[in-house]
Amino acid sequence: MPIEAEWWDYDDADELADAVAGDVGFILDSAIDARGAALIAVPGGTTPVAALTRLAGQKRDWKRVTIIPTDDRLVPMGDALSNVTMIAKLFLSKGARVVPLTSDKAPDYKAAGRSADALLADLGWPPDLVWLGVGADGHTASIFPGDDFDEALNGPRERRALGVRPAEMPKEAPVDRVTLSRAAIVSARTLILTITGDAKRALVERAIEEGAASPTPIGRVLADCELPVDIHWAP
Ligand SMILES: O=C1O[C@H](COP(=O)(O)O)[C@@H](O)[C@H](O)[C@H]1O
Repeated sequence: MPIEAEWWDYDDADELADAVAGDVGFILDSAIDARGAALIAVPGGTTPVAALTRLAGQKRDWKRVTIIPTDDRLVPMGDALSNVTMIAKLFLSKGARVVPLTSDKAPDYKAAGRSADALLADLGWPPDLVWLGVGADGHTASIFPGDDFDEALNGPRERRALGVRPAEMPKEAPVDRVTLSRAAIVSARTLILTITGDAKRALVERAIEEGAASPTPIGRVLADCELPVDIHWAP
């Protein structure tokens, strides 16, 4: 089945951030209207920070909103690499519930993944939105080539999270990870991607062409997606 993707191109990162914050705000408000609560998964790293900051500035009953990271780096809370720390700084003061995928009690990355999976079992699934980023190496959430790649892509459909050790550690955050599984990602009611720069655009366009045969995590995830995906891009 071909991947159904719609590209939204912006002049710059500010314009992208405004548009994405508007779209995500609409998804939150629609979910609250329909079900009284909203659950969204948002990416970490640097690309989403401007849009998340604008989103946090919007007025709504944030107590009805639960936010999880799509993935996290196994570092202590408060560390500059911690995705949940960035999200918590923006949304906890608004009243949203921010659920971390990491736990400093887990003895290793596999155990961290199991404990995240158990935690997510208590949330009202599916998420109203999974918002993904893409790394320069083609990883998405924290799905990376390596010993855990097959489990992340093809593990039991009810497994929502797992621990990952990238075969090649990304230089910007060379640590073990916890990530949503492909099954958890594609179960979302809405899926969006935000990327910047020509190199990531070319990478995602190639991954879409390759489809299920793509060697990249982003290609493999999109290939399993039954919903159309909105891809927001700025230079
Ligand atoms: O390590 C990660 O990287 C990706 C991409 O981040 P970016 O800084 O290049 O935008 C991100 O989507 C993921 O959540 C994060 O843990």
